[in-house]
Amino acid sequence: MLSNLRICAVSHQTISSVHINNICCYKVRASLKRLKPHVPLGRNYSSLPGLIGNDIKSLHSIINPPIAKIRNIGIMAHIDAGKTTTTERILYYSGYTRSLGDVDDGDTVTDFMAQERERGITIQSAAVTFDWKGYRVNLIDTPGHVDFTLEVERCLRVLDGAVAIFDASAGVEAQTLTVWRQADKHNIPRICFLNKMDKTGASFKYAVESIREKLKAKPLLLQLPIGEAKTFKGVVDVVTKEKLLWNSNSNDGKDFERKPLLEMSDPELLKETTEARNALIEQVADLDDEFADLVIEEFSENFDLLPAEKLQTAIHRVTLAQTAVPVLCGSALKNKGIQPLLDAVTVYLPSPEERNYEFLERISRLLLPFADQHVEIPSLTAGNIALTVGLKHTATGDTIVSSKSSALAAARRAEREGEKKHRQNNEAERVLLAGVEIPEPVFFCTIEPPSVSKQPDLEHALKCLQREDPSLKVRLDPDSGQTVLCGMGELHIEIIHDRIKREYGLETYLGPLQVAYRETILNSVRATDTLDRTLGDKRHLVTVEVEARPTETSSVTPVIEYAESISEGLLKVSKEAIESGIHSACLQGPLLGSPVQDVAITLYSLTIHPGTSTTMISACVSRCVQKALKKADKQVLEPLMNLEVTVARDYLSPVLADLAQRRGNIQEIQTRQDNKVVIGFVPLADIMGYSTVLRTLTSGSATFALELSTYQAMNSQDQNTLLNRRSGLT
Ligand SMILES: Nc1nc2c(ncn2[C@@H]2O[C@H](COP(=O)(O)OP(=O)(O)OP(=O)(O)O)[C@@H](O)[C@H]2O)c(=O)[nH]1
Repeated sequence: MLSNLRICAVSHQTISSVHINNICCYKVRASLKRLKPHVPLGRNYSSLPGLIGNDIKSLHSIINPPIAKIRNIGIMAHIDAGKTTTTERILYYSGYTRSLGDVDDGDTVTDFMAQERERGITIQSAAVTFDWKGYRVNLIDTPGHVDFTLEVERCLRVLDGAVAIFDASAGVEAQTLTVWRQADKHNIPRICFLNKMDKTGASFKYAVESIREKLKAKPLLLQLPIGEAKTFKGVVDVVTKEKLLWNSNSNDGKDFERKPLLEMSDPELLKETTEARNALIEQVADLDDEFADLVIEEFSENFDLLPAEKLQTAIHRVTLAQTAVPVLCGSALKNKGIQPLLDAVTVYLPSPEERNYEFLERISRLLLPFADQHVEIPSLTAGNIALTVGLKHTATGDTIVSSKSSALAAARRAEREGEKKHRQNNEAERVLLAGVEIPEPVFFCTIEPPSVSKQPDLEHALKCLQREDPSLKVRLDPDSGQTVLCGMGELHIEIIHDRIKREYGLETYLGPLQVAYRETILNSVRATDTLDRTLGDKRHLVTVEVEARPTETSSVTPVIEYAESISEGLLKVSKEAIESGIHSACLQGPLLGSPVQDVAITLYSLTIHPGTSTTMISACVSRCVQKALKKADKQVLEPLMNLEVTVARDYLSPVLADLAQRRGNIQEIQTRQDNKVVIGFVPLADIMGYSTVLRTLTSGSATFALELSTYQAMNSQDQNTLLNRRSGLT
């Protein structure tokens, strides 16, 4: 810690800043040993990075750099592409860690949850803040596993740019497509980093082609690799025509050599680079009129004379407009190509002011994130990312504004702008952040506390976890009274279970994992019901007639209609109760107690005895709808998953044979380098526990990605087997 003496030596105002940074130093140092403090702990105060002598203002600039020098970026990719390894290198080269963390050793900064370190995967997005060449970079490392898609989406909303990381031997993989689409939805400018260039089978050309073909993006090749796979040793900067070589004897890749390409020493590479640069200039000129004018007017005779900065500025504009994506390459594991990637983040990705968000928060307590460490800060300027605590009614997906009036002003502006339908770059879209799409849970299981007295603790833990992760759903089984967890996948539920134990100190018991089926009806049916009950001296009497019919909405929210004979006056007093009754009936279908999908309910008649409570109206409507659903021909719907398995050629046959037994429907088998990629559909019920099976079948060499495609009707044989199993007949 900084000594008292030193704190006394600065002015009162500075004490608070210094004090804040001191706490930061202390906390960071105490628990994240490899992290260098924001303000070093050494005796020489004038040597603090970012501080010039004892300049008080510079402390402020450490916390609040100018907005043009801020980059809020995310890292996104398919599972195992190397996000965490790349982040570790970034933190090391930017000077914020003292040694290189390794996912395989379980000591990375951003994978700080115990489960992440144990499993070597990223689950929660970790935020880290560091400086690079005078820029403040707030970086979020997002999970690649499909169970945690929501986590990725909620980060994307606050980002101004993203680095998409690819495994250069695999190119675009299933989850990359998902996150790419999410980034499209939130209009996030991107740069691509082709990682693992050192890996056997790495191919720059193949990966670039897959970006072009699968992501339908226009790659701008800003670098060319020098060597590939085992021979990979550096990159050529196409913009500046320089070669960047990493010393093979260096342990950490910190030092590398940057030299202009010369005709004498590298004639071939120079020729190749000049061609790539000319192609790049033409490509950018096609996408950016301002740059096209410059090239035509001043440099059409000789592209070599075009200064690198002019080209960089144009690439920045094109990246911001998202008409193309810069592509770089390297190997995070072998410490090559990370420093130029950081340069590219500062040069090509936008600052927050270029992204035009208009809200800023005003919250009493602000914290700067540093993975699992938080540093309290007094204030923050526009465009930074920070944490706040104690928000009781805010959940993931909400947009917070500083006052009611600014919310109203934004809504009015959104409305006005909404009217100008054909205007491009709709202001409304920029003002209001898009909401997050919460995926439907496909698995559920019961969860029980160790004793009844711990039930309130379990409820509290689940409430907190749900606010953090809306893709986790919790409900009460009305028949058994048990708490039911609904999640995105086996791993998701397992992690929640683990977190309840570690973070809330509760040892809970999970029931068997079950697939979340749905039900539907196949024909229209009518039903009537009467509820007649006297409570105390009050008679509650309701008679209802409803029709249930199938629709094609693909939704579990029923369509509700009213026959003309139902009077408006009656609806005015009872509509809410009627609809709540219909909704609750459709949540529990007659076959399996699963939600009923694709159904419309029409209320044909309703008579209510005066004095009947709304609860009784609701109960009668619900019972009547259930009666109708029961009478109809019914069908179970099961989740059908998109499956992509990447497997070495030698193991293709056993994988296909196994999938055939799992009711798998193979659509396509692609060749990706030495691997085969099997693409198809498979019912979720048949793919449970697949990771273990696949590992055994392929000696651990295959990977797979699963994503919900749709709910499909089960054939009658499978349906009967399922129903018999559920009713304990088999
Ligand atoms: N050969 C090679 N392997 C790499 C490289 N970068 C990462 N890896 C390895 O790839 C595996 C996955 O790396 P991670 O950094 O955990 O990947 P991730 O994308 O963060 O994974 P998730 O967090 O699970 O999505 C680890 O075994 C790394 O050692 C690289 O540049 N070359």
